[in-house]
Amino acid sequence: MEFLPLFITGTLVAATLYWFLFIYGSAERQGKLAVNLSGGSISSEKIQDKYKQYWSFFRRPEKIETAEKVPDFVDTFYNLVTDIYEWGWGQSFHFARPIPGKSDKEATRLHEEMVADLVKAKPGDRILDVGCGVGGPMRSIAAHSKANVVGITINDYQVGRARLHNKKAGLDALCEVVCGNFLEMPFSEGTFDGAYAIEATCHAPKLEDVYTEIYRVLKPGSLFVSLEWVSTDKYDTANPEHVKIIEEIARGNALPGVKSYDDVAKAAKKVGFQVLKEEDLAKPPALPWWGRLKMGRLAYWRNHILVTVLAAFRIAPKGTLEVHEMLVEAADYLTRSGDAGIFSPMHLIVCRKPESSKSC
Ligand SMILES: C=C(CC[C@@H](C)[C@H]1CC[C@H]2C3=CC[C@H]4[C@H](C)[C@@H](O)CC[C@]4(C)[C@H]3CC[C@]12C)C(C)C
Ligand SMILES: C[S@@+](CC[C@H](N)C(=O)[O-])C[C@H]1O[C@@H](n2cnc3c(N)ncnc32)[C@H](O)[C@@H]1O
Repeated sequence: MEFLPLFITGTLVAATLYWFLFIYGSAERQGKLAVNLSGGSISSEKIQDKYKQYWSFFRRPEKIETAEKVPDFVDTFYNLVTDIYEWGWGQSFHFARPIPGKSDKEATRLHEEMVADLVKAKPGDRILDVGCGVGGPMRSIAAHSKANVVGITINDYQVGRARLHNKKAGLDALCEVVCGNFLEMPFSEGTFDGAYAIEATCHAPKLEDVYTEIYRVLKPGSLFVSLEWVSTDKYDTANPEHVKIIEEIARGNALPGVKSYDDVAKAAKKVGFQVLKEEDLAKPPALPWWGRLKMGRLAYWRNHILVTVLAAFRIAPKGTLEVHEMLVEAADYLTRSGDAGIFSPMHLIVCRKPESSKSC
């Protein structure tokens, strides 16, 4: 009795679960599946502890006596979030200005191609990607310009993911990935024809330090393009709500403090760059970069339920749920910063290393 309705309901539930777990992949519909979420290079049983260490360290990142520990904690952060980012966002770990009539994926690719054009990457060039993540931008830029791109990331789990994606995309002849600290790069002086950083140098305790390294490895006359995370001129340090939003952005994204928009050119000039262009790409008439986060709210709750179920069955390692919760919060503070106009993740700077490095 009542067998048919029961059978249909059961089949529907099973099919939905199967779709959720095995078919619903990343935003780019490839790569990560929910059942494969891991803690990067951290073993499953240590994820929860590592997350707690990360969280207490970044409570007051700017107060720490020494900035030396920052790269290690940034590395831990990316072990914790890389799979979730790939699964829920795609292979490019940055924002892009929405373009009417284009998908998020297309807008992201065009944003990356804009960087390739600004750095004037051309076939045969050797271009540096500072903080390359799992290589989404590197692949777009290599495919668009036919330049050789060398990416550096502090996180060895990302190195493995990036190499795998490069091979799958048939771009491994043009794209190389190195594990290392961008504050002490394992490259010789004057060996790159150009360099770019997409939403990555915000992890450096001092912008001058990473810019100094980039300046060192560039050939004289070559260009450096960066998209920086900054607080804008609307940020009011006397407004507690503003301060809270900016502090929480730092905490949920492994930043040793958020730089101000006017720190960027100052730091570039200080290390010897000529600043050719500076513009906040988030300013109107650009459509809100945080729109994708807002639209995704429903998806985050669906993802959260899925992660809860996977963690309960120990398919996702213990601690994954806390990390996901942190990201839900991070998305909320980023959205609030966008609505308030106090923060931009795409403050563009285009610099040149002078032909002769004589200082004036
Ligand atoms: C440049 C950086 C990263 C920027 C963005 C790529 C990420 C910032 C916040 C991230 C996310 C927030 C919510 C997650 C959601 C809860 C989950 O279900 C799926 C993944 C998210 C959408 C995730 C994706 C990446 C971000 C948008 C920083 C670190 C300097
Ligand atoms: C938000 S991700 C952006 C990745 C990539 N640019 C993209 O847009 O997809 C920031 C990247 O910077 C890297 N990073 C942060 N601090 C670093 C450091 N000290 N040395 C090298 N890489 C670093 C992280 O490992 C990560 O790959």
